[in-house]
Amino acid sequence: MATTLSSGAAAELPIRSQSVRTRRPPTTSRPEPPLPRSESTNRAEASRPHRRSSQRSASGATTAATTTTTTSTATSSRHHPHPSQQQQQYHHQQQPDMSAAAAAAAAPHGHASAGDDHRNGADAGVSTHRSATGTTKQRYRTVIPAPSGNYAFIKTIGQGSMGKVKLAKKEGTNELVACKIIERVSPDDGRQSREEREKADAAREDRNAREAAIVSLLNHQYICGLRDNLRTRWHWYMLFEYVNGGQMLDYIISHGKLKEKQARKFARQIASAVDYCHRNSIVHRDLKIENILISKTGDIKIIDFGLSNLFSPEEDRKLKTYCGSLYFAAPELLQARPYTGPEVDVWSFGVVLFVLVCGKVPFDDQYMPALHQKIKKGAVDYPNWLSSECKHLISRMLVTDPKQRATMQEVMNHPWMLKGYNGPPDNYLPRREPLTLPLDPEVISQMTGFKFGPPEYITAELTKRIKSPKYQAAVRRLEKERERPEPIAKDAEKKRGFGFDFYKRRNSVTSKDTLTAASSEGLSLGDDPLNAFDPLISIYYLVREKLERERNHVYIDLQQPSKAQQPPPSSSQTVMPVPPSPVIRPKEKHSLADIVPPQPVHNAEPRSRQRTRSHSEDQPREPIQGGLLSPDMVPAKKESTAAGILRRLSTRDRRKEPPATASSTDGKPPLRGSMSMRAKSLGHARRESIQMRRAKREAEAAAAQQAQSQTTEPQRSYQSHHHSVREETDAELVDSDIRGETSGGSNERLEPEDPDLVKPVFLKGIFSVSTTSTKPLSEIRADIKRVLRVLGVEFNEIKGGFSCRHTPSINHAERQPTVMTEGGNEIEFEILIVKVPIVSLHGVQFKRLAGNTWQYKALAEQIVRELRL
Ligand SMILES: Nc1ncnc2c1ncn2[C@@H]1O[C@H](COP(=O)(O)OP(=O)(O)OP(=O)(O)O)[C@@H](O)[C@H]1O
Repeated sequence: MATTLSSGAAAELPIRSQSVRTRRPPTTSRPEPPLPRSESTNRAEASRPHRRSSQRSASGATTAATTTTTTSTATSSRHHPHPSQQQQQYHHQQQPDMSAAAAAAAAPHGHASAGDDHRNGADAGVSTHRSATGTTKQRYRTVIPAPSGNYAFIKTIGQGSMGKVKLAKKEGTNELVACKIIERVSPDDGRQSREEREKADAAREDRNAREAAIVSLLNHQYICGLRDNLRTRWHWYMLFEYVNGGQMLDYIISHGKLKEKQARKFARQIASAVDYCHRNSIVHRDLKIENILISKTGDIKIIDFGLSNLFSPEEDRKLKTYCGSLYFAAPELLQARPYTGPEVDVWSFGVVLFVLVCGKVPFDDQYMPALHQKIKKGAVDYPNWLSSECKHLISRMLVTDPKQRATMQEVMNHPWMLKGYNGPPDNYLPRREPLTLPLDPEVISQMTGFKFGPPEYITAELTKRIKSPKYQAAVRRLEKERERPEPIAKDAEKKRGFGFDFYKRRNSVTSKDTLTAASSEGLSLGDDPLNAFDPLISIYYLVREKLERERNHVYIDLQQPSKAQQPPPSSSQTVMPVPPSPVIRPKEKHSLADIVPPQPVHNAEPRSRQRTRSHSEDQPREPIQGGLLSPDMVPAKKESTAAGILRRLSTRDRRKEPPATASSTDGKPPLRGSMSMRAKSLGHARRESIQMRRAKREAEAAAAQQAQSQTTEPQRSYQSHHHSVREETDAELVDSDIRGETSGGSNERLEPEDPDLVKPVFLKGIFSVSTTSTKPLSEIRADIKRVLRVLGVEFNEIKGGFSCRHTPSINHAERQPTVMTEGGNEIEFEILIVKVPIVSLHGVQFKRLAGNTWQYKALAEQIVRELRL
């Protein structure tokens, strides 16, 4: 829920740990009327508004001529006049946060209960159906007729405060999407007057439209992309690329805290995505560990732009909506101070980074006011095993005074971020030129969803900005910089915020002037005609780039191994980023990335492969403190490659195994126990040999990568694709080798495996295997059931695991309502048993579906501890 300050009163964030935003009040089942094609929108269609004017849908219904974007509420209201839409008019004000502020003012305080969400989720799927006898029946909607095709729901994969997220499959293909279902209209539950409801709905509609507009424009490999978008009378259906590697949170539960090297890889990707947003005048405002998913290639994807907004560098256009998740919220938000935008993301990013490297949040307290105080104070206890550079970076991000807080430039150029890389992360911003007149009317017509106003108004406003002395002066500065000889130009780029001389800054850290300049020097807000100069200008660029992509049928391969995982060839590349090398392919083939499971890809960085692992920063010097995670969960020395994972699993096995005097070697027929030991030894020998082969391949890969660094960008992308294919072939080979040799030798192998009881996991999926075991599947299942019963967790057996539900008990006598107890107590999650084919182990994987993140984390960790696999 978004909240605003009421006339100067000190606003406190509502007590809850979920994102603070409007949440639907309870609903009753509502039949969904037949879907009007006129409200269907998609990116492809949106790019061809003129041709669409008289198209006919398959059913023969005329497609509305003027519904061109995901968010043209004015148009769609003609078909389904919603009370809130009747009030909607174009807002000509320049304050970009106006709609959000209105939302805040109107937002109902309080979350619906988990039970409400279930009802809503069901309602979200309701449709009417005319039977053969002509009577109208109500039934759950199972198919979403999106403009790009019909998508059938498979199952619920997530639940946030805004509604359910369901996995859906495009009919006739294997393309999977994550469908976010958001209600548009609050039911009358008697708690609000009609006016209040309508006001809240209008505000929520603005936010949903803005989310859809923003995610449809962003094009970045570490941001979850919108595939399609459909608005019906009652719901928004946002179809996102399905990110199937799990949540970062589950990854942390699986691995405990991450080693700094692994955390750095993720942090660089987060920085890349966040900087890209900021340079496009977009602030996320809800960065938190739950909003970071991991793709099958092991890269991050940022989700949930539901609280994002445009920001402006102008002092008088600061944002005033105080939203986000409490644990991750910047102190100025708790104090209800107006803010520009990027600085609140830097704080949240600092909290995320702390969670990555420490496995817990930096500010925590069961008692809400105490938690507020801790955040406002910003005092962080850093574990002594954290490297001093990492500590320094986090401490620069968690500075309570936003003016003193590090900018994204400082973050990206911090020595901790650069370690092992040749430069700061690339933000993948396409190369841009300053805007000139005349403006493209097609671009203007697509600048919807932000309540900028009608096209004529947008044109007039943009023209005014482009002609303004400030913009023209910024353009002249840019031209001069570009004309200068390279070293001077680079220096100027630095001043413009592309580069950041961390050491210079650190050296001058005693200088008051430099310190107070920190926040503004990063983005050079308002000085750079190409970056975050003005929201209107940024959106013009984004829409123009989107139209170009659609026209040329060029897409970034969202699944391709990321270039930013590898150290950039030179820092100069980052000084003026070039567009990512696109994979050119016909539009309809875009979905193939989803059909074909992504190939295992090496994440290793060429430099670290070539050198000996000499520095010890990634190894904790002592066991985890604080007891949140069991020491077992701290991975042993970990490499980022599959080989590293294999080695780790193997090491763990060795530790568990008895000395090599086992009966497996004495020639006697093994008893049950010794048989299993023999199987383990065999598995060991096999794994050792796999490791050697892997190590050899790694060496080859390192050599190949060295050669690759001299190739051109398209070549590199081609080769990396090839490299992935080779990796999978190898993996398959190894797998069949194991099968051949161990068949009959392991009781684990002899056990018939019901495919419904276990889910195979691709190599990259090992990432989220929390615990692996050589125990037979039946034993693991029995163990899980035992532990769940002991802990009082309700469960159902489902395909591949267990669906679980738990309501943690709270001692109300002891304390006040806490973060943990807000917004409903119930936790829903799945425990999946996965099969790790190559090493022939089983792994247990957790997946949160609903409920409080930290309660879930604590419970999952307790289950893992009790399982002792
Ligand atoms: N593209 C995706 N692929 C896979 N899972 C997804 C995807 N998008 C969302 N999810 C799942 O659904 C959950 C809720 O999604 P999302 O955060 O967008 O909803 P929300 O209502 O905005 O949540 P919140 O209340 O936390 O802000 C996520 O935590 C994640 O588990």
